[in-house]
Amino acid sequence: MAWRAALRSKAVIPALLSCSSHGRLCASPTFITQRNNSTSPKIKVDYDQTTGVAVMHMQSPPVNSLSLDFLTELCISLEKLEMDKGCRGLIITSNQPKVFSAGLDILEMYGKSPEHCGEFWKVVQEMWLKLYGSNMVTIAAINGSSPAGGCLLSLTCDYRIMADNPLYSIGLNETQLGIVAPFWFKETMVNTVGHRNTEVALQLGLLYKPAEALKIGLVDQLVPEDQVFSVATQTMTKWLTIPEHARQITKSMMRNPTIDKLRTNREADIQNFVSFITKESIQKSLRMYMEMLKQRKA
Ligand SMILES: CCCCC/C=C\CCCC/C=C/C(=O)SCCNC(=O)CCNC(=O)[C@H](O)C(C)(C)COP(=O)(O)OP(=O)(O)OC[C@H]1O[C@@H](n2cnc3c(N)ncnc32)[C@H](O)[C@@H]1OP(=O)(O)O
Repeated sequence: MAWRAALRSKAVIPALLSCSSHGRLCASPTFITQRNNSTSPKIKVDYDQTTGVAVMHMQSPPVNSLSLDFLTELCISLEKLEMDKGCRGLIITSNQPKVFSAGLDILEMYGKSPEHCGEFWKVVQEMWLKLYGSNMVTIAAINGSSPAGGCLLSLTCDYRIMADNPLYSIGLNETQLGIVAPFWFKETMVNTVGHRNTEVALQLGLLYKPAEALKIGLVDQLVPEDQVFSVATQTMTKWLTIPEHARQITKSMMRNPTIDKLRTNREADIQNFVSFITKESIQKSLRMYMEMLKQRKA
């Protein structure tokens, strides 16, 4: 398809892909294997025109990590759906077993140039701006673990349904990697679970089991694993009965103060991210975290 070719050539959404120079170079990776950049789609969108509901299946093995290519594809799909006035609802789910999304792709932040980090952060911002500000009803059908950026992705949605499986966890665990959730991650969480829950969760980098996540309101509903998608579909039908305009204005009223704060500070936020993430000490923390992930597997 034409848009996929454009995606590969990075000719689409130029605003996403341009970035100013930031001066410093990150340390080179010494041990991490770069995965092949697959050209197969990382997201499959099924859009049912009769119901006006689209389903976005994340299908980027092994763990749906949010890489630059993944996020660019996500943004393009979102833009297309948002522009289609017949599309009123979006369900986001995973086609990968046991994982909704492992969050931001650490390999996009480790051993990369400041220019690359800036380009990456811009598309992370874009994904958040598009989803948190979407006119569609958005539902996260969380059928696996969802740490950090994966949790953020689900927090941008209007409603979260999670598989009731104690093997799964969800939360903003950034501090455990030695990094800091930026203000708009933090505010999205505050807007969902309140100030005190967010403060504890973020300082400790807590990952919650589904039952705990439900208790603090990080997810809205737990259901047996095999019912996550059907319950999401039923919930969507209910949400779509509310008069569209009234619901959309209400959503904007709730979310715009946070959205506007990022919109007006995008470049500063990118500079902030780049100077933080390229620090030697932060690069070291990321390396140790990746090593820990590999050791845990061995
Ligand atoms: C002061 C102002 C500050 C301003 C801003 C500054 C800072 C920046 C903030 C950045 C915000 C960052 C957000 C993030 O999202 S960071 C990513 C955090 N993610 C995680 O911690 C999740 C790590 N992964 C896991 O816990 C597990 O992989 C799992 C998702 C629970 C799945 O477990 P399992 O099924 O057992 O899979 P494996 O652990 O074996 O993983 C398979 C392979 O995938 C690799 N992997 C996993 N996660 C990631 C990731 N996020 N990015 C890249 N790669 C990942 C893993 O290493 C395995 O690779 P291998 O097969 O090559 O060994």
